[in-house]
Amino acid sequence: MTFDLASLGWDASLAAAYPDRGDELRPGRVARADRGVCTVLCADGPVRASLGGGVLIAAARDAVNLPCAGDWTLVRSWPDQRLTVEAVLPRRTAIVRRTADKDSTGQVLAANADAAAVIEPLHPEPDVGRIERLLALAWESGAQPLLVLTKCDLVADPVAVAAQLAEVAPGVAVLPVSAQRGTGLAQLRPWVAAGRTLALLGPSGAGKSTLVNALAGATVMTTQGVRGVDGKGRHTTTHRELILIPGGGAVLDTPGVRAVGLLDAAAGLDQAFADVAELIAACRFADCGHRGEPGCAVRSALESGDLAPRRWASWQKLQREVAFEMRRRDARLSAEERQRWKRIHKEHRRRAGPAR
Ligand SMILES: Nc1nc2c(ncn2[C@@H]2O[C@H](COP(=O)(O)OP(=O)(O)OP(=O)(O)O)[C@@H](O)[C@H]2O)c(=O)[nH]1
Ligand SMILES: [Zn+2]
Repeated sequence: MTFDLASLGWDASLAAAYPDRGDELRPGRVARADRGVCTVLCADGPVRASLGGGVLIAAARDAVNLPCAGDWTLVRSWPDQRLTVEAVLPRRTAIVRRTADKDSTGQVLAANADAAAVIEPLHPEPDVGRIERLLALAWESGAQPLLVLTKCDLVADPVAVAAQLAEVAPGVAVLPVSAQRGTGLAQLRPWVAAGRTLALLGPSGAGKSTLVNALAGATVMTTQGVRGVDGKGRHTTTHRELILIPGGGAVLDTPGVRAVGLLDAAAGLDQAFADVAELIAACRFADCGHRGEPGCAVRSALESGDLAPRRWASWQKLQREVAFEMRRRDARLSAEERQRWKRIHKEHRRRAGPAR
């Protein structure tokens, strides 16, 4: 099996920056990253490669440097047949969530997606707070955010629900789909055209695998329903994967994440809440606390009903979360810096000669 790297998104600027040096160091895109081993799609087929020294050093410094699904990498072939990922090329976009660790570190869920679709089922009741949070993450990634409402065959008036939800997704295309009936899929097609990559971001059970299968026109992902049948119970997708769309580009499926923590997503948050950000900018005082100051645009929008109290509360919550994470990260960075200086001073004293 060979791969047309161009349909996977390898373009002229990447080719110019990283010319193919034959077998010695070849480009490839990560389809799946496991602990220390990646499946990389190279022009002449998929390979399993372990991590090279440089990549390991970068990853020890910060886990976000670990290769992840969607990354473009350079793979080296060694004389003894070993294959290693020697470099992770700079990401054009990255969906980064906060890990469960105490210190504010990030985990890349998907790299180099052109569009990031937030996947939310219309049934059961869509979770507006989750949509807002995931949209902030999608905006922050640098990819074009989309809101895909799945299972629209299960509600009476999907168009009306979509119109309601569009209010919490300013500037974002809202696409109701039913993978089961095949409706709405045409609107997603341009995002998986050759050379393009669509990332899916949503909770487990939202219908991501079913959607991927519908887009691919084949069963390329195991869905919950199918797994239920073979008696293994309600297992879910735990790995991320880059799935090729025949005749088109690719889909990046992220694991069904129950809770996605935001990291330093201040810019993404402002874009996801462009309506709120605009009001805040219109307050008379630049440092308005929106607690009854004269000329507060937020207060008057809340009073007139232009801004829903739920949305304002949601923005405040996410804002606090991001501010907290940024403070924590800054504290960690300055602690690291202090440690570094301690080491330098110690080394300096040691070199300055014996103290006796
Ligand atoms: N009625 C209806 N059911 C759907 C549709 N899409 C998915 N489902 C069902 O929803 C359930 C979950 O779908 P999956 O595709 O496995 O969900 P997922 O998001 O991939 O879940 P994880 O693998 O856990 O990440 C399955 O039972 C599907 O049959 C749809 O368009 N309509
Ligand atoms: Zn104000």
